[in-house]
Amino acid sequence: MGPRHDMHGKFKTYLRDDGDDFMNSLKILGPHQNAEMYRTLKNVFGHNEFRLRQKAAIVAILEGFDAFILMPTGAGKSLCYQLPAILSPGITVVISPLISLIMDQVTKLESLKINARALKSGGDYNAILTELESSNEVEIKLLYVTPEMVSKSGRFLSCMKSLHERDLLARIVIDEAHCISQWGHDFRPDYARLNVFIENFKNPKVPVIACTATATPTIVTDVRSHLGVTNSKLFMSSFVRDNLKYDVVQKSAYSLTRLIKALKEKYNESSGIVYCLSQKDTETVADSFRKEGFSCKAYHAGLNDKERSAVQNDWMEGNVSIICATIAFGMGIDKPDVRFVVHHSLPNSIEGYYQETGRAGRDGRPSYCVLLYSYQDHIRHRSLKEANGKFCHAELGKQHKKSIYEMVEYCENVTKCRRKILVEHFGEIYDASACQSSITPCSICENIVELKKKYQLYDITADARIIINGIRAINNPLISYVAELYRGVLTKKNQEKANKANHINLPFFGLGNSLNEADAVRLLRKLVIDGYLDESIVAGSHGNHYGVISPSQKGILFANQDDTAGKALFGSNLNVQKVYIHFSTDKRKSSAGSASNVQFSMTSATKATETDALKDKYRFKHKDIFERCKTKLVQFCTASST
Ligand SMILES: Nc1ncnc2c1ncn2[C@@H]1O[C@H](COP(=O)(O)OP(=O)(O)OP(=O)(O)O)[C@@H](O)[C@H]1O
Repeated sequence: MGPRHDMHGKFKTYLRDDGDDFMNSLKILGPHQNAEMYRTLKNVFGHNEFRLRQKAAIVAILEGFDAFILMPTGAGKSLCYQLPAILSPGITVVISPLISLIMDQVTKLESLKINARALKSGGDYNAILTELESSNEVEIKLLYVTPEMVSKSGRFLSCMKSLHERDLLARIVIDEAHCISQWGHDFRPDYARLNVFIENFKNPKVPVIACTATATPTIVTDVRSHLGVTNSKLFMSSFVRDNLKYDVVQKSAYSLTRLIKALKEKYNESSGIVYCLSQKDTETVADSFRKEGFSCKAYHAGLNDKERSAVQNDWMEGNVSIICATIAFGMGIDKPDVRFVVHHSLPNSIEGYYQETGRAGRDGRPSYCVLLYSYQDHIRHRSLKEANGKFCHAELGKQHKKSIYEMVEYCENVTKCRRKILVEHFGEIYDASACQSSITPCSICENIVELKKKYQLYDITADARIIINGIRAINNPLISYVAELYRGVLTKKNQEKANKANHINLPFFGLGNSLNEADAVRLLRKLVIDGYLDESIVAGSHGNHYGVISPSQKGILFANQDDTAGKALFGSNLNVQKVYIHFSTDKRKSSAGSASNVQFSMTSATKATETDALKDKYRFKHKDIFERCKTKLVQFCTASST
């Protein structure tokens, strides 16, 4: 296949990738340094060629620029700062989040005969700092340190200042730089203090290199501005992980057992990671895997350091094939042959999910990423965070909620390529046909022909309005109760309640009588995800939590918009946002009891095309661009007709 000429693979964000400016290494570095760069790649690191964007990043770093390296897990970010560290005079300080991660890196570098050290309390801490302070011939090329050490150790800071004064501090690298941003999924307070540390090295300026595998454009901007490197050169490589198959399975009483049996059949002794929400879950899920004959251990914060590293080592060395862990596990894990990553519970953001699934298939071989989904899991997440009032300001709380609902939307989706959703979250444009024709299509693309037959898109705006207005008359209802009212099909208990409260006379009662339960529930969840309904978390009497819905400000405005004038003029009003949803076209029991094709006897839902929905989405999401295009088109049409 020849090169593509469309937008596939490009980044649609306001961020600019600077890679192309630094690809001509011979011209920029000159023949001597260019040859030295390639020699080091081969002779020291043992690689024959650079991976995409590695060379450009290295050239920019060698040229003394600040750099931001945004590449997916396993893409080879470390080389981007390690190779320049070897070729530059002085020492490169690398701030990395975990001692275990640091030790892995140092061991690897030592095996390549590179002089790298880890600065940790005890051990040779004093000896290393004394050596750096006293000698003008610094032999250590890379010094790894945790952010806690940076913010707490006065001795470390004075040593760094001394190196700086003697022109021996080559660069400061911040690994996992997304931890700086409060908007990210992995914010760490010690990371947020790194800007104070960096302030010390502004005159002359020491270049700063930020590396991460998971940052949305907002987070990149936030990290750059926090570190004072807004003009750092940006190097992004594709977020597409071709060899990973993404799947979502509805969680039910038997889904875990079924999944374990399927994994056993397909992967048997292969390595896998199972992410769980709580320590207790890691233990019970590990038990379930063991019952099916897998060797499996739990990993969580309840184990002491020694126990945790023993579990990790057993898994790394293949003595144990599966590790059931909380999300605390995995940062910096470089195990190439992880064949599957299971999420036993909903991750709390797309970034987190992308990073965790990214630990599968680092060797490039096909690997499986499956998420056991239950809508209720997002209530667990929200109740854990919100009940403790963990957010220092309201905006962060909102961001957390938004991230969870993005994840819920990913799982509720029934027709859109999963890989496309993940990749486009990071601003990269992706054509789903690439997933459909790949050897590991996602579970949507794999079944796209059947799904296109199974689901039809509807414009459900009119019903949505009636529902939203109707809910105002109900005190804190559950989604399931409103869905029953909408279908006009009530359980015995709810029938009594609805009769008593006169909910059977609400205008939306029975409007959705031709829908099945799943579609009606999905519609209400969509109204929550899209922000027309608010869902509040309420504590039940047995320590459980559940969500109750009410119209949001946005919902009330939407429900009461008057579009009659627009309709009379144009057939539809361009300024009124619409609600679209896919309903299944399966034959089902109608409320009258006979099987029938989906027929909207009462609702005013109308069939829509994907183009309608897309046009509408962009009309509201990028209003300015849409208006400009419309004006240009009208001008063009007017000009060509005169
Ligand atoms: N140019 C290259 N050619 C071949 N292998 C490479 C190249 N660059 C890096 N690698 C290998 O790729 C693997 C992943 O590299 P690295 O650990 O730097 O990834 P990373 O982007 O830092 O991932 P993470 O986000 O998980 O930390 C390593 O085993 C490394 O040796």
